[in-house]
Amino acid sequence: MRWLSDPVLTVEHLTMRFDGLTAINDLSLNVGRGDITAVIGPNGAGKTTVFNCITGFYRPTEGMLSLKDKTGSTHLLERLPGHDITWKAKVARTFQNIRLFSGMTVLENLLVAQHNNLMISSGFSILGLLGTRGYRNAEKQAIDKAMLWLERTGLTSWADEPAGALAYGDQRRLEIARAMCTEPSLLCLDEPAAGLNPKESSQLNELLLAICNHHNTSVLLIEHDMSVVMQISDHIIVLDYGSKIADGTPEEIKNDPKVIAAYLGVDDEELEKLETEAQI
Ligand SMILES: Nc1ncnc2c1ncn2[C@@H]1O[C@H](COP(=O)(O)OP(=O)(O)OP(=O)(O)O)[C@@H](O)[C@H]1O
Repeated sequence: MRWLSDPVLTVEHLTMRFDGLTAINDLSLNVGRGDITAVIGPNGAGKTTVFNCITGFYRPTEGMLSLKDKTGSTHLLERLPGHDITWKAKVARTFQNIRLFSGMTVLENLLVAQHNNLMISSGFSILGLLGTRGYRNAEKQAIDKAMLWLERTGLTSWADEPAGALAYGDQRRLEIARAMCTEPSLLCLDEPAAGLNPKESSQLNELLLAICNHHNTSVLLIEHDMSVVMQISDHIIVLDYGSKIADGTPEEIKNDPKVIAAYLGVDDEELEKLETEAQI
């Protein structure tokens, strides 16, 4: 259980309030290094809000989120501006709705993701951009990395096509390739399997397993597709009404009466019955 012995992300007592509404209530969780961790729960449970707090889109009302990166440095995410969460803490994300630069080519989308590294190599100067060796090397490295991720995602033949011309499932994989070009410690994916057909869904599973096993990146995903969640997750966290109601391996979660009750929307009496049945 790497989420206990070697967490890449530790969330402690996270609370997020919007005016009168408490979307997340005193939530604590760990994400294991090298694990695929799924956050599941009924609609409105607070999953996206947790992602938004981790990735700097929301500033939490209370709580601490610490990320230990690949070099062993710890970053307190709730104190960092959003761009430092990406560039210093190395947290990357994708969104529920695809957000690519649809008019740019597939390759350009992957190069834009590495813009910061290229600017650093240019010394932030026109002369640097025009041709120092350092900049040319950085540019070559950026193209090599982009080509590597095009290959890993099966998109090499689409490199020069506009991103907007790709089929939906290919655009989803391109988003992941783009995020991976930033070499994240933690990759947060918001419903990556939404709208995919079974073949695309199984390609996605393979891609996510390869990312964890070969690229030193931990994956945190929100997903409604239980076939994806149960097949590839090492660890599942279940939210309901902004609180954690269960946390464990897929096997543990599958048989947890509180989880079944949250999904079925049963009342307390029915929950007691489910708990008794689970103990038999
Ligand atoms: N910016 C916001 N302002 C006000 N309320 C918000 C905001 N963002 C989220 N909420 C509320 O917080 C609660 C949790 O929403 P959230 O989107 O995190 O749930 P979710 O589990 O991701 O749901 P879904 O599975 O439907 O995407 C909801 O009641 C939602 O209306």
